[in-house]
Amino acid sequence: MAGGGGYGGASGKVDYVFKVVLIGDSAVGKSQLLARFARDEFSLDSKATIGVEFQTRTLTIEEKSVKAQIWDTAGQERYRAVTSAYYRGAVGAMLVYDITKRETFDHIPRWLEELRAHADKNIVIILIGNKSDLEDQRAIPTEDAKEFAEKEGLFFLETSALNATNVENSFNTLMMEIFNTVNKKSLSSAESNNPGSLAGKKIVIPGPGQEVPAKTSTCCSSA
Ligand SMILES: Nc1nc2c(ncn2[C@@H]2O[C@H](COP(=O)(O)OP(=O)(O)OP(=O)(O)O)[C@@H](O)[C@H]2O)c(=O)[nH]1
Repeated sequence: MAGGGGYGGASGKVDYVFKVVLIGDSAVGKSQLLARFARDEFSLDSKATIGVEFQTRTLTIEEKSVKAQIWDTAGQERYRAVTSAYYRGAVGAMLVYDITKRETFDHIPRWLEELRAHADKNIVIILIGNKSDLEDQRAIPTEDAKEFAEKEGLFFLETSALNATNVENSFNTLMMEIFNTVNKKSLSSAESNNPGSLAGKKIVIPGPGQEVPAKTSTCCSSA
């Protein structure tokens, strides 16, 4: 199962390093999702990202030490880093919109197009509807996003970086699926110093109260 390695990062041997990119419009909550996952922190007066940042957290999956290296860039075009460099080597992507802002969902096909143009064709993608704590301001019905995700073959979850709902679950879903994909050897760009086959290993299913991703999969676990 995927388990936390502590927010400070585990020391010692790392079996895999998986680069994951966060994309989506400005202010959808990409940086705060990362802060919640990497440090269990949240800030309401988060500044727009300028350039690129990354943070890491080490998880244990099937007794392997797996480092998630999560990259975050600006949603605003003028602050963005060079696109091809950002996507280079990425094995997972979180495509984020804000459930209270219709245009952030309407722009998802554009982000997906950019992702598919620049990233590895086997990159694992999860669609994230963030700010689920703002239910009274919801503009995008869950069903609409779920339908879109199914059509495009993406995993899907709604999260709240503010109250931490589904944040662990989404990163774990992504990491677990990358792990499975890498072990099927269909994802070439992940770093690994021990790519031995783990076929047949047990995959842990989501715990009670956690949504199941739209895409059918053998995936996921919670920390
Ligand atoms: N209510 C609520 N607010 C959130 C949530 N996640 C982020 N925010 C707030 O939304 C604003 C934007 O969050 P960021 O994480 O900076 O957004 P971003 O997508 O990284 O923005 P860029 O860096 O411009 O691309 C901040 O005021 C956050 O505090 C959430 O889950 N719920």
